[in-house]
Amino acid sequence: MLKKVLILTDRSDKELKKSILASFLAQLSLSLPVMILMMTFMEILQPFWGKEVGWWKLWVLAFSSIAVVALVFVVHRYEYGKTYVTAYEAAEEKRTTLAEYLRKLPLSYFGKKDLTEITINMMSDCGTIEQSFSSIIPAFGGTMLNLLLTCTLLAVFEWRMALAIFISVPVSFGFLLLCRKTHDYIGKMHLQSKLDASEQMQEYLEGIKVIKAFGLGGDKFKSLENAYRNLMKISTKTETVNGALTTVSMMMLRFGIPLTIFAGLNLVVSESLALPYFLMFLIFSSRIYSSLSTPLALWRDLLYAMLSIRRLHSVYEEKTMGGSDTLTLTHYTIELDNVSFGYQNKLVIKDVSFCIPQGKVTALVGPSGSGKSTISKLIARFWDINAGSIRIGGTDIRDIDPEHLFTWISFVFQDVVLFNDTIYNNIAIGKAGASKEEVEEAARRANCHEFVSRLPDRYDTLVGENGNTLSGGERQRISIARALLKDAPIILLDEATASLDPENELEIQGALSQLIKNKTVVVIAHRLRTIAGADNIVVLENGKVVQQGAGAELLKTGGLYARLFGIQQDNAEWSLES
Ligand SMILES: Nc1ncnc2c1ncn2[C@@H]1O[C@H](COP(=O)(O)OP(=O)(O)OP(=O)(O)O)[C@@H](O)[C@H]1O
Repeated sequence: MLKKVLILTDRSDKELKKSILASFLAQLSLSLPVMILMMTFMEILQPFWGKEVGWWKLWVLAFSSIAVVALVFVVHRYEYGKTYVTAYEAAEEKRTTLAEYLRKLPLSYFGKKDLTEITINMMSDCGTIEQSFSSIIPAFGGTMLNLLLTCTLLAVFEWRMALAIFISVPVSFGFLLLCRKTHDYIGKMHLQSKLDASEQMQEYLEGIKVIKAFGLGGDKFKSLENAYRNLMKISTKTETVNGALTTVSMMMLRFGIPLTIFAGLNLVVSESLALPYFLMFLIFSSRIYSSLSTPLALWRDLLYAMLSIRRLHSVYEEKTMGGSDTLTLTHYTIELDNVSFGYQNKLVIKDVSFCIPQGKVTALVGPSGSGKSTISKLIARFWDINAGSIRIGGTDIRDIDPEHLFTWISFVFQDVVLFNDTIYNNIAIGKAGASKEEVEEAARRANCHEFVSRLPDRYDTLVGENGNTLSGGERQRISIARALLKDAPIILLDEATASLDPENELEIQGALSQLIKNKTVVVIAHRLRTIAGADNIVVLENGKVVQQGAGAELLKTGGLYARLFGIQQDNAEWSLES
């Protein structure tokens, strides 16, 4: 049951049950001093039954109390270790399995959710799991088990008194169960407002350059302030509502006290219960009610934690991209057959068919927004297409696991992604287990070695977050070095030289020529002279192929390619005038 509700693995389920047991034992151990106290009390009251006080018994009880203190310490130490270790292990397990799952999701998922939400899922929701596994669930479960035991023992002794004490328990919990929808509603609102505030903060920090440049400090700060004010209001509301519901349920619970007194007095008067036992029941009932306050207060934390857990697991409703990770290919010709694809509901690639022969350079050209980058990403299976098929070496790429597919593809984008690591490690990503010589050789061929040698820590220089300590051209050259090192049979170049100055571009083009030798290449470049020598040029307009052929041929036949070429020739004459 726990496993299903909390969506646990077999291991976490087992560990959580052990934590609950540890908490149960810890609480049970706390009953021992009360029992010793009760026994002492009964012994002192012996003259009431006309018997003598057994002093030797009192001595035994006094020594037992020392042993009980030691036992309480040992059991609590065990409980502490068990619950916290389980909590941190469960959170670590959730975080890593989630990160792995996210890696296998299609990119469309990241289009629907923003990074802040995913980060919150990973950190905050997993943090809630930590907290619920360490403090909420074991304490709740342990207390409930303890109460069940106490109730059974009391019922065996005097069922009418046990009934009087415990009858208010299902009433107060029943009330909380009835209010579950209110708890969930307000809890969801609270989680959403926390998410909104975090998103506002993220946007504020990410856009700080634009905010400064355009003097948006006032407006943007106001939205941030509003998000935090809203969070404050909803937090207050959440506490007020939850506090009120818990208080009402506690009042219902405490209604058991007068009921116990009333039932007890009746039994004493009718001589069904001796007065000392009645007093003993009264002491027990006050202890039971104070320990029941804990699960009542924990109930709302438990419901809140369940909301977080459910939000975390909503990620798993998204299907990962399947495919074999053992397939081999005999050639690398890429065929697009009647391919259609849309982001959400907007169709951007419409019934496109063309072939990218192995060992040849195929260029994709067309106006901005015509779908060039989308096609290159579809070949790398960043998304699955809506209709048609894309085949590499005759195999539909939907039959190939995306990570396996990527072993045959090197992608060089205009927007380079570098990790906050050393230059060496950023290049070495290209090939697992690459030697130092191989990394440096790739850097030399990509024209990186010279600028890296000038850095104080050379290849050990940290590049900062997304390489922000490097220029655009330097970042691009590192990404080309990575691709050179990977030496994949298929190369996708999306505006790979766009951020380079003319001098660098010339050198990089030399390196790219080496990179693409005998490879199946798809190249996207706005500067048409860059792709003039391509074996085949596919011209796209509004998501459709409108022309294809060699550059010279397309210039002769006229049409969109010749028009774009003409515009670029005219633009070459353009200069900034005041
Ligand atoms: N992640 C996305 N979500 C929604 N729409 C997108 C996304 N990426 C691109 N688009 C839309 O798809 C269409 C094709 O975009 P794509 O980037 O493939 O064009 P492109 O020809 O490469 O453009 P450019 O030359 O400007 O880079 C555009 O209308 C664009 O707005």
